[in-house]
Amino acid sequence: MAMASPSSAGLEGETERVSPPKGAITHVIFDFDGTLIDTQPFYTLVQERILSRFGKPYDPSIEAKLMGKKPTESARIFVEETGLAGLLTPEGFLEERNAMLTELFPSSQLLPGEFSKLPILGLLFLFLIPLYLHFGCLNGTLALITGVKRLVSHLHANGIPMCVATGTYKHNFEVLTQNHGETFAMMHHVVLGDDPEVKKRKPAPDVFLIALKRFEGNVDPSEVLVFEDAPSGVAAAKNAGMSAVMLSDAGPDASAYKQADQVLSSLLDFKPSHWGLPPFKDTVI
Ligand SMILES: O=P(O)(O)OC[C@H](O)CO
Ligand SMILES: [Mg+2]
Repeated sequence: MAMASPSSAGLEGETERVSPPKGAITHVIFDFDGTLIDTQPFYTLVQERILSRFGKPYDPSIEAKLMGKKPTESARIFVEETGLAGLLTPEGFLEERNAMLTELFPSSQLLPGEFSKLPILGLLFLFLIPLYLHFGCLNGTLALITGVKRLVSHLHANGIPMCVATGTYKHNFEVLTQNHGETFAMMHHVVLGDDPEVKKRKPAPDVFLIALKRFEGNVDPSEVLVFEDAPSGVAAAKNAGMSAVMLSDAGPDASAYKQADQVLSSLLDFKPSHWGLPPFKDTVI
């Protein structure tokens, strides 16, 4: 598929337009970390703290080297690359990092900053609500909640089965979602990184194919739309024969853009009707 560069976006925040697929999308699979919830700020904070304890500087370029790796492998790379070798073992680093993350994870927020608009909402209300009431110029209700919460609620209300397919392990998933029970209760199921059936991590298709199998009935991969933030996740979805929307504002490598069917800077730019899904009935302000 021909790719448009981010700078030639047709719509704001969208790097490529798609035509609705021939076979309608009937099921949706969400990646978790970086798509529904973002743990990267927590990892950055914790790793900065550990390094500063040893008087070492934090270089953000380390994060790309850790992406998609198993915890034990990423700990080994981190200790070696940051000069902690001899001061802290990979196991010691993991233990310290996990303890700090467990403290921070319950404060996770759904993406993309579901309440990011709140500071300006008051001002907008002053102008928009009287207009709305007077002219009835907006079709339907106003969406105060955006992003993940809006999309998941919308698909659930329209009977589109959804699930989560993630490399995140059970313990972390439970801590990260403990304050988002309502949203995750709308998922038909969740396939976790330490699920015994998942033999190979993304970019292998395993986690998506197992997620597919756990939906009711016989669902064809071509009927599934996957939301992913990582190049390896997009590759996994394509390897599973599914369509993939990549959520990325960080400009990852070009190969990831080539594989994704659509690249959006966030879920705020997602239009269900592009994929033959029921359109939103509310209007985001
Ligand atoms: O992006 P996810 O949901 O597959 O999660 C990846 C994990 O955070 C990394 O192990
Ligand atoms: Mg992810």
